[in-house]
Amino acid sequence: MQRKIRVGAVSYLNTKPLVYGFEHGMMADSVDLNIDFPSKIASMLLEDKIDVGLVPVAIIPEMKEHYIISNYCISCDGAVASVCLFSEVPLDKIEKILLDYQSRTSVELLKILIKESWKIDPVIEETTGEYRSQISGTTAALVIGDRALEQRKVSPYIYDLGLEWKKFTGLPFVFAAWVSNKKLDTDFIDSFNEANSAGLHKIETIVEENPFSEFNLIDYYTKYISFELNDAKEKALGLFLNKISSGTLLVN
Ligand SMILES: C=C(O[C@@H]1C=C(C(=O)O)C=C[C@H]1O)C(=O)O
Repeated sequence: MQRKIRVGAVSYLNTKPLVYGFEHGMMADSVDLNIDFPSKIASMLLEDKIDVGLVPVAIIPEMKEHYIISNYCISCDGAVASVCLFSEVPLDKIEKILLDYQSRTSVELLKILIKESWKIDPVIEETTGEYRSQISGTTAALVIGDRALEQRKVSPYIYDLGLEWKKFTGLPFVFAAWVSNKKLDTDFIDSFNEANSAGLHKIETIVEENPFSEFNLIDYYTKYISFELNDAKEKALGLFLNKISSGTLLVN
């Protein structure tokens, strides 16, 4: 028997529609599903601990070999709600920004916006564990995922990175895509896409199965997060990858 394909997916609520099929028995004989936060899934794909992952697109330039295997992704066209810079002061008063250790893509997106759009010059600091309690005074922080939906209730200034990118480029934005580090069989890919789409017709069930009081999940899945990888999103992805791999950030 062929071994199972090792699949990694993000543990946040935004991924639930895409993994619904797998979590409800689809491809159980051919897929071994691992769930973790995005930067962890990214390392797993880079270290070949998984064969395919819903990974932060920012790691694509680091991969020796990569294939975007699916028409589904985690993206937005305008505000995304769950990727934001949170602050107690407005942008021009921010002196330090803490990055989110769980993110790879949004960290790079934030750096682009800081340099090319907002033109501010804060100190940037990495984090490794809980850091949201340090958002105070002129110290702001990038927070992604479910924790960002919670933080919306706490911080007075919220800069939504999906919206800021749209204002800057006029384009949608792709945060994560299904990427494999080796060629996978087309039959597998077809079934994989089918399993991905299963949950997209089950949004109300998914919301019922995942009670969350901090944000309206129907709105989140239908007005903020978008799941289809279309031409405009591919164009946006190309522009983003070009910006992070061409060194423009260093030159400007
Ligand atoms: C929209 C989001 O996109 C996520 C952001 C990622 C990143 O910044 O590396 C990776 C995966 C996505 O799930 C979110 O989690 O809120």
